[in-house]
Parts: sequence; C-alpha cells; structure tokens
Amino acid sequence: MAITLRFSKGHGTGNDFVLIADPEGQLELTPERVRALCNRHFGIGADGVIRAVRSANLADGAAALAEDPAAEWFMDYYNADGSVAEMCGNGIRVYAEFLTRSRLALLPPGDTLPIGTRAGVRDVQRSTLGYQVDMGRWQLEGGEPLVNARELRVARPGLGVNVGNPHVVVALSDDAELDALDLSYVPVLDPEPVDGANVEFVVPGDPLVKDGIGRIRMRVHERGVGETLSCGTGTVAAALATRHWAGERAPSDWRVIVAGGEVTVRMFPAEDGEHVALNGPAELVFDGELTLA
Ligand SMILES: N[C@@H](CCC[C@H](N)C(=O)O)C(=O)O
Repeated sequence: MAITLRFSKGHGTGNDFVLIADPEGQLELTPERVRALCNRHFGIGADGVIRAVRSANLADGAAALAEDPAAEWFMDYYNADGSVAEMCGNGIRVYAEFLTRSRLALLPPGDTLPIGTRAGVRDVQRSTLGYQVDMGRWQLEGGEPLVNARELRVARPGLGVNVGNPHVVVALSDDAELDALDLSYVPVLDPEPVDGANVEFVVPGDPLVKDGIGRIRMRVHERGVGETLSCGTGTVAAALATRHWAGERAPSDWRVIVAGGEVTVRMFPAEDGEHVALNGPAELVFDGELTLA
C-alpha cells in the first residue's frame, strides 16, 4: 500500500541524505523504497536514507540502550543501493541537526546527545563548525589488500581501517594522480573484504603538517553508493591511516579536504583507549512530502 510521508533533505560536506521521522518504527523501509528515494532522476536523490526511530522500537536499538540507556534515538542508516551500514560520520551530524530542529531531541551548547548506531552509541556535541562526534575506538585491520582503480597505472597497497564500518585507505603521490582517478568504476580490492569496504584515496598536503595540524586531500568510493563528495567515517579512516604511515611524530589533529568541503579529525585519549573525533558542518536544505509505493 502506498504511504505519504514528510521528509527532510540534508547534507554534510555534500554527502547527502533523505531523513524521515518514524519514532515508533512503523515504516517498512525496504531496499526498493530506499533505492527509489535515492534515485537522482526518478526520486529525491541522495547518497543514503536516515530513519529517525526510537531505540526502543527496533531490534538493533536494544544493544544501543544496553550500552547507554540515554541513547533514546537510533540512526537507522541505509546506503543508496538499499544496503544497511553500521555507521555514517556525515550522516550522524545531519541526523543531530534533524532531531534538534524537529524538536525530537534537545542539544544545548555544551551538552552531549548520545545516538544509537549499528556500530555502537556515538556522542554528539555542537561545535563551531556544526557538530562534533566522538567516533569511539577504531582498529587497523591486518593485511594490505592491493587496490586498483581506473586511471591508476599500477595497483597500490591499501590499509584496512575499521571505524565502526570498513575502510581501505590508499596513499597516492600527488594531486594530479588523485584528480585523474575515474571513480565511476568500482575500485578492485585483492583480496576483496567479505563485507566490502569504502575506499579512500589520499594525498598529503604540502607540507603534510602545518602549525601542528596534519593536512590531507581525499576522494572516496563508498560501499553501496559510488563516488561521493565526502564520507565522514572515510575522513577519519584516512587521517588514522596517514598518521600510521607518518610515524610517531605525526600530529593528532588533522584537516581533511574532500570534494564537498572540509572536516577536522582529532585523536584523543579516553578511559578505554584512544578515541577519534570528527568535526564538521551539517545542513538541512529542504523539506517535503513524498509518496512511497
Ligand atoms: N557517507 C558515510 C558512510 C556511509 C556508509 C558507507 N557507505 C558504508 O557502507 O559503510 C559517512 O559519512 O561516514
């Protein structure tokens, strides 16, 4: 049966989302419906869909509430191809803006809003750039998959980084090499990770570190989407990988330039080990009403 719903469209550094409030978890968001919403010719057009649902009202929310009973809201995230992802770093900032603007949640400056995700609870705060997200713990994956992409003359070793969702980061030598990539083709990974991966191509700034802040430029091919103007978890993975390659004296603060703008990434000590924070803008650009078949 067709249903009519209110939606908002938003983006974080050009990574764009359709946001739908479904507090009681009654909407059946099938892969077909997600693909229809994200279609840029026949739908609204977006890199993903975010459903705002109370953690108590969906199965994945139970783990979030067990981790933090204050995580009332869950970010139910879908890629444009209809697949489910664990986490979205740009999406969670846009989601915080959506929740607060629709008065589903309050977030006074200085306060923290815990949000449930499939990768665990993430704490969000307002910042001068927009929103800052504690992305929690991360890990380098073993092995170095070889990565090839259109217009890359020779396959390069990638570094697997898990920041709640899977990434493979590849270092390129300069801007010309980065600009030449044709990411309308899916990069080929050998071996191919079982759950797939988002692939980030990075080049160092010149110089890499200026005034104590690391600088990189990045393009990304997102799992379940294709090339996007930005990927928040990807910027975090790229900064972590670059620090790893740069060695012990590398900084903990990074600026990451993407096609859709700029975000900052900070690694900092926490009680359970090192965490990483992502800071960047979040904008809601229009609201509307849609009918889903
Ligand atoms: N654009 C997002 C990441 C969305 C999920 C990703 N495509 C995946 O499948 O893991 C971000 O900003 O982090």
